Amino acid sequence: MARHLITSAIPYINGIKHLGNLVGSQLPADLYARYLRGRGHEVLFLCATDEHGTPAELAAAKAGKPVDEYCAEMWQVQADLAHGFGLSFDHYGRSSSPQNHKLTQHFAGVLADNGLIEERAETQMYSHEDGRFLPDRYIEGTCPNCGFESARGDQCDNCTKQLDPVDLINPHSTISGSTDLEMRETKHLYLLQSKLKDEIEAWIDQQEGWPVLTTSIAKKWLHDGDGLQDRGITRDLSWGVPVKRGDEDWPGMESKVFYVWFDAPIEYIACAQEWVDAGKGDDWARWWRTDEGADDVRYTQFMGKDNVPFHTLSFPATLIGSGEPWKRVDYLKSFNYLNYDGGQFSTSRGRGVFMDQALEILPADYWRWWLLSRAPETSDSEFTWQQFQTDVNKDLADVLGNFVSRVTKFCRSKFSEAVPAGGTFGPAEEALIEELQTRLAAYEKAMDAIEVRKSATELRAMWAAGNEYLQAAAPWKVFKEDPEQAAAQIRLALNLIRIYAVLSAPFIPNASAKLLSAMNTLDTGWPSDIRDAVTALPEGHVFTVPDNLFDKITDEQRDTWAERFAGTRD
Ligand SMILES: Nc1ncnc2c1ncn2[C@@H]1O[C@H](COP(=O)(O)OP(=O)(O)OP(=O)(O)O)[C@@H](O)[C@H]1O
Ligand SMILES: [Zn+2]
Repeated sequence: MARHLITSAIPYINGIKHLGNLVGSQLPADLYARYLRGRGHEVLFLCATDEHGTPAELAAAKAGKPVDEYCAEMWQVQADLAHGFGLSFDHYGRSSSPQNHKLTQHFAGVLADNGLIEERAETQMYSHEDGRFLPDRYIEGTCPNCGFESARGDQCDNCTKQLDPVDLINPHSTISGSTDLEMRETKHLYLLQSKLKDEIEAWIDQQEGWPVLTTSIAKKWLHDGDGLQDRGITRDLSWGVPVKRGDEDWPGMESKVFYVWFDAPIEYIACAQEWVDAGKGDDWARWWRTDEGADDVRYTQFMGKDNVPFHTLSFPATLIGSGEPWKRVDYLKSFNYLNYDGGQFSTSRGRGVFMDQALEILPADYWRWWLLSRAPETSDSEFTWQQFQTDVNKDLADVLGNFVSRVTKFCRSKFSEAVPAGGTFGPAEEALIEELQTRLAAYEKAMDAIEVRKSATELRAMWAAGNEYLQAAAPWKVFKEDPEQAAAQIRLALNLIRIYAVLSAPFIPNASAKLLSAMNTLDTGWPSDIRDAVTALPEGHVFTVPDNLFDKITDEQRDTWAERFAGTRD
């Protein structure tokens, strides 16, 4: 069995994530991790909070807390919400960890030794009113590339171009709003990405079958204008990884920290070290060092489109430039954006539904199913309450939930709470087994290719096939004439419940666990051979009728929620 390393883009610390963030990174990563574990592969699934940089400082100031305290608290909040959504990380780390400090300083040291870091004197925005230099997000202005008016100092959210604060047109301070800014001289470190351009491009060209979204964004920043640009990797902040050259001080850089986008992806590696240091694993190097076994690892990353440049260009520049045998990503799954009811999700404006609110109103599986089955894969997609209600009621309540309820209740009332004996499978059962076998192959193919929506479609089709069989077989009628035949039909259907539980676990892990427990089985074996799998629960096997799996969303609930989440949260 292969070994799979999976990382999700690490969520930023400055607030609770919205459903767009969730479906653009952590949730599909969890889907894939659960699927691979279900197929018997060894998986290391890592995520962490991304804690450094200006927005963390701004958020802490707003909350009236020291930034380290603020981050520690928000880490706990995010970890609890991740748990609530069933995100099955092997470790949820922190980019502010001592491991990441050390590793980031290590990379800076070797990159400098390899002639890939340069000290440059530059002019930077100084705000008189604020009495400080203004790094990236402390400045907003108009994007020189696309004209977007609220581009940040480090990146334009509209066109994804990586920016430097001095590039902005009509800049102003986001602390005071002041436009009384002056360019002053200061020194910063630059990563000479331009020197690595050919090597990075050759590496990207080797990749097969990456999503077009991924390669097109990478190619764009490799070739647009003068090509891949060198990047400033230090900032004038106090919160972050202090600039050091390995273990050594870096003269002239005493009051600076590394830029958050330099240290954040390094946390993917540091997180594996944290996982070991937390006593959950015993060897991080076999996942990350190709000289220590990581050549056998398949590494998959998940992220929204705005994160693609950093993962296809900047982080690879760090790894390639180090000249050390670090594992690089094998497949980079990127997502478009999920929009909210006619506009964008926005953390800063509090627009949309946030993870804590979602769990207040419905259990995780409702959200997981909807978000994944409508994931913004080939284009942006949109959350509306109407669509959410329609899909949840149809797929989860009418199809899967109804099947389980009818089968188990019928069996209890006509036979007992045990798999009934008697009868044999006929042509209808054979046809269903064959159909499920074909659909299972399609499901596995889509999951292996991380085609999230397609996987959901195939899974839904398997649920529907069971429902249609039941409807046509009509054991409640057959029972009157031929109870033995009805027993065979129900025996098949009860076994389907276990099969559905196993196959659906990556999407709806809580419902899956509930079904397995009702079916009174620990057998989570992947039903590769449907014909075998439909007899896994033998005649006489005792079960219980589960509570209603999914409640339908009423029109009243839909309208109440639509209204409640129409504005912005404070
Ligand atoms: N609307 C969206 N739909 C899908 N993915 C998104 C969306 N917004 C952000 N993402 C992705 O969510 C992941 C986590 O984002 P992060 O915590 O860094 O917040 P962010 O990018 O600052 O978003 P926001 O500004 O909306 O909070 C990233 O991979 C990002 O690309
Ligand atoms: Zn732009």
